[in-house]
Amino acid sequence: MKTSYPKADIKVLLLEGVSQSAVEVFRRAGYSQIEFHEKSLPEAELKARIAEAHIVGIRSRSHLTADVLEQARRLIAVGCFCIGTNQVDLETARQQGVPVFNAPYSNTRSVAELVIAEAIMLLRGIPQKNALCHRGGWTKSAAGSFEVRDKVLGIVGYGHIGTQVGVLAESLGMRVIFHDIETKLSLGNARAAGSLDDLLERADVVTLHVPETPATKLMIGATELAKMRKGAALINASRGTVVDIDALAAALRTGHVAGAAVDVFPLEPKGNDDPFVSPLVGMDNVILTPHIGGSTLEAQDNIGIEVASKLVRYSDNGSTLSAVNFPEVTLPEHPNSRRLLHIHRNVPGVLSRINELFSAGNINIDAQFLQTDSQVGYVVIDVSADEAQAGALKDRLAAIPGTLRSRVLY
Ligand SMILES: NC(=O)c1ccc[n+]([C@@H]2O[C@H](COP(=O)([O-])OP(=O)(O)OC[C@H]3O[C@@H](n4cnc5c(N)ncnc54)[C@H](O)[C@@H]3O)[C@@H](O)[C@H]2O)c1
Ligand SMILES: O=C(O)CC[C@@H](O)C(=O)O
Repeated sequence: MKTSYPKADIKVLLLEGVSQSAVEVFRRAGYSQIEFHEKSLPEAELKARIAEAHIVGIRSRSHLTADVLEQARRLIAVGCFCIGTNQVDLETARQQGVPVFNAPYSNTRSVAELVIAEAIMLLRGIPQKNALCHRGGWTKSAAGSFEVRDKVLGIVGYGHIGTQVGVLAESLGMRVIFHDIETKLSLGNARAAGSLDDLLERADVVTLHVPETPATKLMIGATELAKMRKGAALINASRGTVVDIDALAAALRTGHVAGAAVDVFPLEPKGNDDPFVSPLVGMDNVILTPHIGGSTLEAQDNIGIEVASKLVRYSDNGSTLSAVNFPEVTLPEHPNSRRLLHIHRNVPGVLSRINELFSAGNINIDAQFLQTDSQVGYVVIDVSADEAQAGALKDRLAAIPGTLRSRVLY
C-alpha cells in the first residue's frame, strides 16, 4: 500500500538498543530512515532528535516528559519496547494525538523465571555463601537454608507476571497467596490474602509485581517491612519507586529481612558505562541485577517484532489496537479508497462537522470508523476521492475546531 507520506521520508528513532528484530520489521515494511542508538540520550540531545522523528522507540530509561514531547512536532507514534509505560507522559501524548504502544506480555515469562530462581537462591542463603566463597571463605552449613517446597510465596500484583510466578511456584510445591487491588481469578491453588498486611505477615518470600502508579509509590516502606515475617525475603522486579530502598537496606542490616533480590532501583544508570549507586551495594544477602528481569534474547526479540509491527500497522493502516493511551480501532484495508485520519478533542459536535464537510463536498464515504475515550476521538474515513480532493479534505478537516491531528494516510 502506498502511503501519502512517502515511507522514505518517515524518520524512525530507536533508542536504548532495542532488538534488531525491530529494525528488520521496519526495513521489511519499506522504512529506510532508521536511526539506532545503543543507549538512552541525554535530555538535550533527546529533545533535538525527537524534534525530527515521526516514530520513536524507547525502553525504560528514556523519559518522554511533557517538556520533551513538546519538542516532538512531527511525532506520530511512540513505541515502548517493554511492558512499563510509566516513563512516558501518556496524557500529554494523547492530547497531542500520539498513540503509545508497548509489549504487554513478551517478557512476562522471563521475569517469572528469574523471580523463581531468586526465591530458591534467597531461601537457601546462596547470595551470602557465594559472596563468602569469592572472598576465600567456606560455610558448609544447613543453618538458615530452606527448601521452597511448602513455603508461602506472597505475590503483590497478581497480573500477567504475578500469575505466571504463582503457577511456576506451585509446580515447585510452594503455597501461593496474592494481593491485588482488583478482584482476580486465582490460578491453581493460589488464594487471595485478606490484605497487603495479611500477605506480609504470612509470606516466607514476598515478590512485587505492581506497575508504577501514585498508589504503588513507596508502597513497601519501613512499616510494611516490619510487618514481614522475621527472616523472610523480598524480591522487587517491578519498579524502583515501589520500595523505600533505604528502609530495605536498614531491614536487611538488622536481619529482620533475611535477604532480597532487587532488579529495579529509584535511580538507574543511563547506560552500561555509567556508575551504579545504591545503599544495597556491598550487602552479601542481596542479589542485585541491572534491570534485566525481561532481558532475555527470546523476550527482546519478541518485543522488537511486536512493538515495531504495531508501529508499522499504525503508520501504514491507522490501526491503534492495544495502544495504551488512545482509542483503539482495528481497520480493514480498503485499497481502492483514500483513507483520512482525524484525531480530535472529544467535545460535542466534531463528528457532525466532519460529516457535513463530506456531504457539502459531495464526497462519498465508503467506510467510517470512530472510537472515543473520555478525552480524544479518533475517526478514520475511507472515501472515493482523488489525491487532490483528499489533500483539500485534509486541510478542511484540520480547520475543524478541536482538531489535534489530521492526515491522509493513503
Ligand atoms: N524487571 C523487569 O525487567 C520488568 C519486566 C516487565 C515488567 N516489569 C514491571 O512489572 C510490572 C507488572 O507487570 P505485569 O505485566 O504483571 O503487569 P499487569 O498490569 O499485568 O499486572 C499488574 C497488577 O498489579 C495490580 N495492581 C496495580 N496497582 C496495585 C496496587 N496499588 N496494589 C496491588 N495491586 C496493584 C493490577 O491490578 C494488576 O493485576 C510492570 O508494570 C513493570 O513495571 C518489570
Ligand atoms: O527493557 C527495559 O528497559 C524495561 C523492562 C521492563 O521493566 C518492562 O517494563 O518491560
